[in-house]
Amino acid sequence: MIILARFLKNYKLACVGVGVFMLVQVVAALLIPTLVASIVNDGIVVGDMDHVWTMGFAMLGAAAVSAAAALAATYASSFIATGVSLDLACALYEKIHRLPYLEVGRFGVASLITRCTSDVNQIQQALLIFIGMLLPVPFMVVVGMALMFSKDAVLADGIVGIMIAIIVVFLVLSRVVIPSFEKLQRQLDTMNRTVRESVAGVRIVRAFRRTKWDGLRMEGVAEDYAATAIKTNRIFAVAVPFVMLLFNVATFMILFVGGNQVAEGALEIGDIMALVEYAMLILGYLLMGVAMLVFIPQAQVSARRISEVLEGEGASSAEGAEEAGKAVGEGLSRSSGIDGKRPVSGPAVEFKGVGFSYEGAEKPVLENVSFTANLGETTAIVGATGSGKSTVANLLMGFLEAGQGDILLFGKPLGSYGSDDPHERIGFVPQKPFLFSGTIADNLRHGFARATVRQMWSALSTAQIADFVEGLEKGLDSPVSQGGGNFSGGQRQRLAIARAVVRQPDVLLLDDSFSALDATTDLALRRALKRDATNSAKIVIAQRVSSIIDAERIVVLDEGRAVGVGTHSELLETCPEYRAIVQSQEG
Ligand SMILES: Nc1ncnc2c1ncn2[C@@H]1O[C@H](COP(=O)(O)OP(=O)(O)OP(=O)(O)O)[C@@H](O)[C@H]1O
Repeated sequence: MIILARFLKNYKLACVGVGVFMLVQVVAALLIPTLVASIVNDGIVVGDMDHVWTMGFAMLGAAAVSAAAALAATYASSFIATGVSLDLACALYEKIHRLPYLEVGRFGVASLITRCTSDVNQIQQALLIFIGMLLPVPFMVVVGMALMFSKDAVLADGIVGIMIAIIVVFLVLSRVVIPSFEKLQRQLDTMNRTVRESVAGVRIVRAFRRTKWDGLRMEGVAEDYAATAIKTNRIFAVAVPFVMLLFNVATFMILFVGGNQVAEGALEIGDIMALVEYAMLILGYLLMGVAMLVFIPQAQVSARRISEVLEGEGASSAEGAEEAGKAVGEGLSRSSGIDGKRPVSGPAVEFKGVGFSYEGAEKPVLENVSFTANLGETTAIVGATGSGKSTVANLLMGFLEAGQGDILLFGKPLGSYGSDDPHERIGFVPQKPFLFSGTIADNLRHGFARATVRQMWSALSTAQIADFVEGLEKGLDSPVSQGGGNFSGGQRQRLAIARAVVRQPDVLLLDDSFSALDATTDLALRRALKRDATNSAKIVIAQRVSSIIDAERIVVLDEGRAVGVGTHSELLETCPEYRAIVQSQEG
């Protein structure tokens, strides 16, 4: 909940406004029964119609003031609740973009989505409840009880007793309900993950005729959620009538005890009416308040889940926003480089004795890996599946942090770049080429925000996909569906390559990006990259030797170790592991 205080700081004035409006609303609402008592006691009973009229108009005024104050308080509370939840959602969104690669895996995508949506929504609802229904309770109880005590101390004591009973009921209730709410939120995560998997893996499910299994799995998850929700609601089903009974006991007590006092002449008839109204207002507000109190722990759970992300590892949200804005707005360094000068030759990337282990893994994924990728050259990384090739790419991209050794980008350790984002100099094509929904042009602009149409066509041409895009009815404005699902694997790979090429990066990092291409396209693409990305250092991770045969330098990875570095012909002579790979692909 501390996290909320941080975000509420921006709404100080609105918070003060809400407090003032609430107080006015409560005082005006409590004035009405006082005026009613006066109408009855000093008007109707003694036949003074002038007093009845005067007090009647005063009642109207009090009702109008109470309504206006309630309206203003609701407006201000909605402003605060929606504002804070928007700020929270933005901060979460920015932070998720800065989260270390492994942290994203630790939270899980489904859980991060629930935290950005359902949890933020819980906070919004809780703020509305807190401001609208809990905040007026102390005002109402203090002012209302003062008025009650001024009329009849015995009856006021009785109402205090009923108030205590209501609070005790809800305190007991919350002990049972809070764990249920925590469970519900966890089950929502599971449901989210299951739906995601079901939808994403729909083709696999159909292909393996597992529709029934998938349906049963979904049903199981939904049933678990429903069972917890029903159990929670059952508790409320018992508690609410019990509290209503206490409510009616209060009315009975005032009418019975108050009636006797009227008969004895100790109380006036109008005072009974006022006392009943006060009691109903006080208990009504209290009931509403404590009933809503049980929803606050649910928000506490959500606040904790949000804090885990916001206060976890990674750059702060503000820093993140700044970085993200800079990268998108400025369209990346392109030909200027971080220092304003663009080198044309020499080492771009250096791995010096780099080692890395995934958390909990028995042995390191990379051990003492050293190689250099020069500008204007192609450096290839080959190796069997699982040999650590993508880990090299993830380390260079800063998604993972090396355990041992140094990774230098243009002579500077990656870690020392600070706010000079090293990503600005690298054009990355991931192993799974992810495209965003929008248009082809939108996706290319993810690579370089200010890319001109000519630059986009040029990048598409380098990536060997210009002819295909030209053939589409809307060309660059052709739609791309979520994840690029309306394109083939090879088309997605080439569009992802074009997105990286369009920024004319100093380092072009291609992680197994030719795997879905036929041999002719593979060759044409390699030639085009050599021609169009002349000055870049091209780092090509590949399984197929044919894709890297003409690289200036080939690094052979075997179980995380660089067992050979050289050209194709050199490695054929000196590196048995490389020879084995080549032979396996020839055969
Ligand atoms: N997030 C992770 N957590 C734990 N271990 C991982 C993780 N990612 C990869 N690994 C392990 O690290 C090793 C190297 O993985 P990596 O993806 O770098 O291999 P690769 O050479 O790129 O494989 P491929 O050619 O199949 O893509 C594998 O044994 C893999 O199981």
